[in-house]
Formats: sequence, structure tokens, C-alpha cells
Amino acid sequence: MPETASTTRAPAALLPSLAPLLHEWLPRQRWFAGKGRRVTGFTLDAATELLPLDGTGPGLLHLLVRVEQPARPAQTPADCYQLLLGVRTQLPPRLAPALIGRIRQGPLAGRAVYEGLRDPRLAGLLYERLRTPGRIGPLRFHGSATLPASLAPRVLDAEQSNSSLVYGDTYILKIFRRVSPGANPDLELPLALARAGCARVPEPVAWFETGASTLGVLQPYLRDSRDGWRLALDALAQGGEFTSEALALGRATAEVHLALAEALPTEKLHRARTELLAGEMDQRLHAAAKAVPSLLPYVPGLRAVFAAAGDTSGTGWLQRVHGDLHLGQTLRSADGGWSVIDFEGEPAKPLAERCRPQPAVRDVAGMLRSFDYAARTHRPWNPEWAARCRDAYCTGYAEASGTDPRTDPALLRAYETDKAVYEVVYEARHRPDWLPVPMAAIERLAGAE
Ligand SMILES: Nc1ncnc2c1ncn2[C@@H]1O[C@H](COP(=O)(O)OP(=O)(O)O)[C@@H](O)[C@H]1O
Ligand SMILES: O=P(O)(O)O[C@H]1O[C@H](CO)[C@@H](O[C@H]2O[C@H](CO)[C@@H](O)[C@H](O)[C@H]2O)[C@H](O)[C@H]1O
Repeated sequence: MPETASTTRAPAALLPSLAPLLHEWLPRQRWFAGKGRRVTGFTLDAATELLPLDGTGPGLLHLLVRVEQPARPAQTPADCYQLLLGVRTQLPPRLAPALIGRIRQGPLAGRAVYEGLRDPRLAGLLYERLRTPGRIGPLRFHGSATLPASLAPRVLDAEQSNSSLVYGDTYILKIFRRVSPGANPDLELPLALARAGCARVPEPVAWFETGASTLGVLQPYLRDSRDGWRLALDALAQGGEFTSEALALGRATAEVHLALAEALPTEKLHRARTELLAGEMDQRLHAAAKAVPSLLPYVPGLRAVFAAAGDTSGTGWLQRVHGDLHLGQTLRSADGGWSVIDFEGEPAKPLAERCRPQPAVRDVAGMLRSFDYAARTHRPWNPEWAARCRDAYCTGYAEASGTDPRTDPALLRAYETDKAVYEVVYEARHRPDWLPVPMAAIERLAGAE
């Protein structure tokens, strides 16, 4: 791979001037995973000038920053975040909302630092790097000059765990925000699925990485699609059914699972394994109840659900799965076909855990929870609507895969419970107003309702 001129500076030189700005700005970002814990400092893993900070024009600084926070579990490294910072002497008014702050000290004193992705010139440069594969300092760009040139970029303003840019309504580039060592499953799995000939997932056309970690993935943008969550809410609002869509979604999920099982290693599921899996759910419950004490009264009931799953003989196999499947991760195109996106897994889980083979029923459970979410979000609450969707989804899944997820009800219930516990922590951390939604499921699954 050709190495273009690298302008990487001694990282330590930049950090003191940026730290006060990051201190204010980082914890407020939607994708910042360490909310609620004090930030005590920063260290740099890498700093790369993608455009020089020599003051002749806008500079673009790529940073991998570790954020020091107390109350981190022992032996775990501080979270590392990917930042793309624009640096200008004068910030044009159209970029004012992107301002992070002005540097107060050092050689760059007075310069404005801003969210670089919001600057079309800088976002365009990132795309150009993908069109011209090569290395810049520690960054390795994999792409192709066959990608169309000069597509206008825009930032996607979605509720996201990462950040995405859409180029000319043709491609979408996801920039991973919290970066872990290892290949990100959101690149690995779509590539494997494309190799297996599964057309349910947009095929990655370019990406960039450090050699140790995946940093961003470019995929075709499904421009006329709508996501399953919006469509389900629309159906509810109009008093309409969603069962035929749920059936199609079940089929699509099964197709993805079959292709993943074909493309990547699988393992036999047996009794000792179900016991182990149930034990892990139990541990996650304890950690969750510590973080969100309103779970505490339900712990005995929930533990019984996990124990029942651990007692099952365990049939089928373990395989790579989506890991965080919900209606918002599905897109329906204008022709009615469903696609599945975002194979990163649950963002809070360590990467190694997200990449482990698991029972496919875990994804099924995620989607069943999503129908429940949609029905609960709607006024008046419509539990029968959710029950019909859940049934149709399992039927579609069984038709396409030959395996009905309802044939092992104890395992399915355990995964639904595990997901609801995860959702309680997720909502408590990110959207406290939504907490009653998973709490209602916790009450039901613990047998208290
Ligand atoms: N290939 C695509 N085509 C169209 N829209 C997409 C595509 N990929 C993602 N999106 C949109 O971007 C949003 C965020 O993408 P997602 O992969 O879920 O990001 P995150 O991991 O940050 O949550 C999705 O909800 C969807 O609306
Ligand atoms: O899409 P992400 O990978 O960022 O997933 C996280 O955020 C989701 C919410 O945006 C969250 O999903 C939960 O809320 C959805 C409705 O907004 C609902 O459809 C899902 O069933 C529910 O789990 C997801 O859990 C979280 O990981």
C-alpha cells in the first residue's frame, strides 16, 4: 500500500491545548459511552493531521483519544474515542453550530476547533482518502478509485451510537466513535455476508483502520428506504396491522442467520453451554441491578427465568449473530424488500464478547422486544398488536430457516429477559424517560404481572 506524506505530529504536543475543550464537549456527545462518570484526563493513542494545521486553510486532525474516568473495572483500559477535529483561524458563520471551542494556549492559541464532520470540505476529504487507498501515518484507507468522485457530503442527524455521513445519497460512511482493538463486526459480518451471496445487507465498498482497529465503513446508502421502527409506529398510529411486515422481517432475519452460519464458524450447543450462557445472563443481571436499583425487586423472578434456560438440554448451534437486532436496524426499500444494518452488536459490550458465536435466538428475542417497545410507546397501549407481530415474525423465521424459535421457549424467554435487562441499563443511561418501557417487560418476565 503506498504511503502518502504523513504529517503526524508528536501527539503529546497537541493534547494540553485540546484537553480543556474536550473536557466540556466530549461528555455531552450522544455517542459518549462513559456518561455519568467524571472525566479525569486524556491520553492520545494517535494524532494524525489529515490536512495540515499550518493556518493556510482548514486543518483536519484525526485523534484516537483515551478518556480517563474513575470507577473503571480493574484491568480494563480507558475507553478510546475517534475524533475528527476541524481547526480554523476564522470559523465561517455556517459552521458556528459545530464549534467545540477556541484553543487558549500553545502555538495554536486563538484557533477554532470544531466538529470536522460538519464541514463539507473536510468530510469530502475523508471520502477522497477512501477513493485513493493508502496510508497516512497510522491510518490505512481501503477503497477504490472506481468510487464516484465529488459526492456532496451531509451528516446524518440520527440518534446514533456512532456518527454517519451520507455522500450524494449514494454511500453512507459510519465513523466508529468508541474504538476497540480488533476487527469491528460491523465490517467483518457484512463482508462475510456479501461473500456468502446474502443481499440482505449493504456490502462494504471501502473502509479505514489502524491495523489494530476498524475506524469507518462505507456502504451503499439505501436512499428510498424507511426503517422498521418508523414503519411500525406509523402502522400503530393509523390503527393498522404490521403482521405481514413482521413475517417478512422474520424471513429476512432467518436468511441472514443462515448465511452467517454458512460463512463463519459454528459450534454445537449442548447442555453445559446453555448452563454457562444462563450463568452469564445472571451475572449481567447483577451488574445491571447495581447500576439501576429499581431492578432489585425483580431479581429473584428474573433469576428463575435464567435458571430454567440453564436447565434445558440445548439443541441447535452457536453462530455469529447480529447482536443488537431491533426494528431500527432494519430498512424497507421502496420495492418492499427488507435489509439489515448495524452489525456492531450492543455498543456497551466488550468487542470480544460481541464477536463470540451465540444462539441465533438471541437476535429473534431482540426483535420480539422491539415489537413490545413499539406497542408500549403508542397510546393507548396495544399489547395484542405486539403479540400478533411477534407471532408473525417467528412464523416467518421458521418458514425461511426450518427452525421455529418458539420450540425452545425457555431459551427464548431467557434471551428476551437478558435483552430487557440490557435495555433498562441503556435507557437509564441514555434516555431516562424511556425507562418505563423495558421496566414493564421486566415486570412481566419476572412473573410479577
Ligand atoms: N445503508 C444505509 N442506507 C440508508 N440508511 C442507513 C444505512 N445505514 C444506516 N442508515 C441510517 O443511519 C442510521 C444509523 O445507522 P446505524 O448503523 O444504526 O448507526 P449506529 O451504530 O451509530 O447506531 C440508521 O438508523 C439508518 O436510518
Ligand atoms: O441502534 P443502536 O445500535 O444505537 O442501539 C441502541 O439504541 C437503541 C435505541 O436507539 C436501543 O433500542 C431500544 O429502543 C428501540 C426504540 O428506539 C427499540 O426498537 C429496541 O427494541 C430497544 O432495544 C438499543 O437497545 C441500543 O443498543
